[in-house]
Amino acid sequence: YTVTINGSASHPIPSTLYGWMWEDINSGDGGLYAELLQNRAFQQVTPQTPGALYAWSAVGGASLSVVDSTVTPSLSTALPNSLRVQIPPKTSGNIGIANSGYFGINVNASWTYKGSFYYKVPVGSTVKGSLTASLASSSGVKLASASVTIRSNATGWTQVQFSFKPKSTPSDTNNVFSVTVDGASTAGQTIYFALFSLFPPTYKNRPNGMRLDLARVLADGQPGVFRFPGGSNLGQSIAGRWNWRNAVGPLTNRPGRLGNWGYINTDGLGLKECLDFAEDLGMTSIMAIWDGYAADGETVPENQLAQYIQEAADQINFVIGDPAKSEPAALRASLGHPKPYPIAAVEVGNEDFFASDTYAAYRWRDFVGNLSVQFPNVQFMATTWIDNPVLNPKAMLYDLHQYSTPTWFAQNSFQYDYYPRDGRKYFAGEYAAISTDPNNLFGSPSQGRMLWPTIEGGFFTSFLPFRIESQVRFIGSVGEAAYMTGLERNADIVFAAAYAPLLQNIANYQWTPNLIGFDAGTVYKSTSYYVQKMFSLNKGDEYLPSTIPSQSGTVFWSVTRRTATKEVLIKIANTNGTPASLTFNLPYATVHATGTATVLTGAQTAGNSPSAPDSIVPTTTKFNAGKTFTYNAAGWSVDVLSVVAY
Ligand SMILES: [NH3+][C@H]1C[C@H](O)[C@@H](O)[C@@H]1CO
Repeated sequence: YTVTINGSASHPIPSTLYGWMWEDINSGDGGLYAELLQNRAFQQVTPQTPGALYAWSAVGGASLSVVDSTVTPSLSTALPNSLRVQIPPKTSGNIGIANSGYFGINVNASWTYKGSFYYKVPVGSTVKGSLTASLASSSGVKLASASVTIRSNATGWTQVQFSFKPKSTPSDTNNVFSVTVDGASTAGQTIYFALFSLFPPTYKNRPNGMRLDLARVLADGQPGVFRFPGGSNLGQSIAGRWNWRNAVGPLTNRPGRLGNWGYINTDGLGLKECLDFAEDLGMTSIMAIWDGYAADGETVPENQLAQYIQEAADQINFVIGDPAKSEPAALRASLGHPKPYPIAAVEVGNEDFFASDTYAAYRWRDFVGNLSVQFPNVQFMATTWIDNPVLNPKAMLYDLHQYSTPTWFAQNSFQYDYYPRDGRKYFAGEYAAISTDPNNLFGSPSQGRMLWPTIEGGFFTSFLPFRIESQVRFIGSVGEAAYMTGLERNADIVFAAAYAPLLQNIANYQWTPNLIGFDAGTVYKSTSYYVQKMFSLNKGDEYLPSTIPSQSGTVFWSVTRRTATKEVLIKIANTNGTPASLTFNLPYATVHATGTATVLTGAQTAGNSPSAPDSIVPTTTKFNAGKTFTYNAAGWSVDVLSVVAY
């Protein structure tokens, strides 16, 4: 291959080109959100049922029941449920409750944990002794504890706050948190509890913040854009929609809701937590508003839409409004952020091509028609197919989702080359090589669905109870890289892009493949994560036209420039097993003799998985550069070359 590079840039590379999309799809509660206790406030459960106690168990024979305000006054309107603990008569030893966390609790002796819970006792209680919060290993080794004296006159909700540092770091995450009392001094008594919480240190020490290791992996990708809070998780039903008012302020104001992915969202990772995280990572936000259509098919009729348009206006005002003029903006200021947050676009719904008739007939029109008057500087993004239907007001931004086969990505890196240059811009808001069966992309693993991204192929059978050797597959980390060279070539109209979904709790997940896996104690970076990181760290700030790759070929490249460092950045995706020799002609008088290559490559069925998390990681090597140089790209490889030239 001979690639001649043009020295004058055709278009800028927007800082927002690469970034993360996040929705709670096995990824917020128990994942990026650092709260360690699952079902911490018994949100959205049915009182007096065993299911209401998920993640909790009795210690020492206590009898437990989740109760609501019909039994005892609630902690708050948003949190109507509490936990009734009845201590058996004539008992002794530790009695109380234990929480198993989100499939484990990561206990680290170098961390100080901060916890809290509420308790109260019935009038006339004669409880004595201490309330002890502790962490213990599954074998019962006590790792940390903190005690307070229980007060028999605490007949109203009383918050206990504590912190502790574990004495040691256990070898695994099978640990439990418990709150116990001394059986002898509380025998036959009843104690109520509500809203437990236990946090490890968080990213940038933000209260109610993000899990350190996951946040750092996301920060390492130097993302420029952050899409939240969905994705499908915007709402399974009208009543269960994502509602910003229920996701800001004190946890006692957050009722939680049944998310789209089959579990209850605490909404502890809420609107301000997302905006603060975006700010911490230098990301501009693409924020979704719920647009009157729920995944269960419920659609708000036009004559009832006003309250939801107002809700969206308030949500936008929370983000960018003037505290002196808007109550939601004043609320933002009161929560510690008087300045507006940066926002790239407000996305109207998610994948609304499922209900594009009402989207076009009135939902897009009424939401954007009203909101664009209130917020003339906000760009609204459509989530239907381009011009199908035609939208009024005209949509200038579209969020396009691409789930397909690895070969599709390699063969469609020219997708945006053919889009009209008419002022409209595109967000490749979700994309991933997801299956090898183009006719059944969302099927099961036995039908071709990928469990884990890999360089080229192979399910991560470590997830499966059986080996499926025959399922050697061509997956797309390299295909995705080929596609991304097209995003850079077309960054004059593609202003942002994100792989999806972002995070996967490997102990309990609803979708595969995902970019980054995790369990209670470890983060697993896929080969697709490394591709995202290699491209994002080397996106440069302007695109240099060069010899166009063959659209039907197997080797793809893009050339950008980082003007501040005078680096030419060449990205190569070799989407088959045959090594490729590329000769580059640079248009600069001075070109350093040596360049740096970051290479991700692996054998046909290699990849990363929890059992082999670092099988394939990027390696950095030097290569001989110069005005003209030849570089050999290994088979199945993504190569990012950097050379200073001017
Ligand atoms: N169904 C996919 C498309 C939707 O927008 C996301 O919630 C899902 C996974 O990323």
